[in-house]
Amino acid sequence: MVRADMENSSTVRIVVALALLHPSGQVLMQHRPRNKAHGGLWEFPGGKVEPHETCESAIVREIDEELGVVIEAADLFPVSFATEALVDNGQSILLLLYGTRNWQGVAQAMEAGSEVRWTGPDELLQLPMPPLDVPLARAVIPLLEGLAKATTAP
Ligand SMILES: Nc1nc2c([nH]c(=O)n2[C@@H]2O[C@H](COP(=O)(O)OP(=O)(O)OP(=O)(O)O)[C@@H](O)[C@H]2O)c(=O)[nH]1
Repeated sequence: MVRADMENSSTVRIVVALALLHPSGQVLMQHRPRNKAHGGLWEFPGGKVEPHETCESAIVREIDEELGVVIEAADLFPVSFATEALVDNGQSILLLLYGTRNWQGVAQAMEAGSEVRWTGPDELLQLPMPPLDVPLARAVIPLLEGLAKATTAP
């Protein structure tokens, strides 16, 4: 039986992540440092929304910190979301994936032990990634295919 106090103790941790979409039809993926949760896996750059932040201001901050590039909140659009229950502590993660086609600067891995790579639609699902990211990656593939088609169209 689920007790009311247990139900009330559950919390949802919001994580925001970004599909940075290159006009050639590639998305930037980030390799997580091995000493962190999901270390060694590929994921969309981003992180936790801190208290008093909006989701949009959190993703703008995280992308500056992690990739050294500037994005505008007004350019962001929703791509998909995924949820995961963390059974050990009663918490769950709500991962919101945004997309943008616009940024300023050259994206690079700013964190020690991290790396980034531009990835096309054929390679994306080959990368080892956290379980939450698999449905999100599937939602990104048609966007990449659409961009690649637009680039090669006469
Ligand atoms: N950024 C990001 N986190 C993800 C993805 N998929 C996924 O399961 N997560 C998980 O969501 C959580 C986000 O935490 P984080 O460590 O990136 O956040 P942060 O940068 O704000 O935290 P920090 O201060 O510990 O570095 C991690 O447990 C991470 O493994 C994803 O695509 N992007």
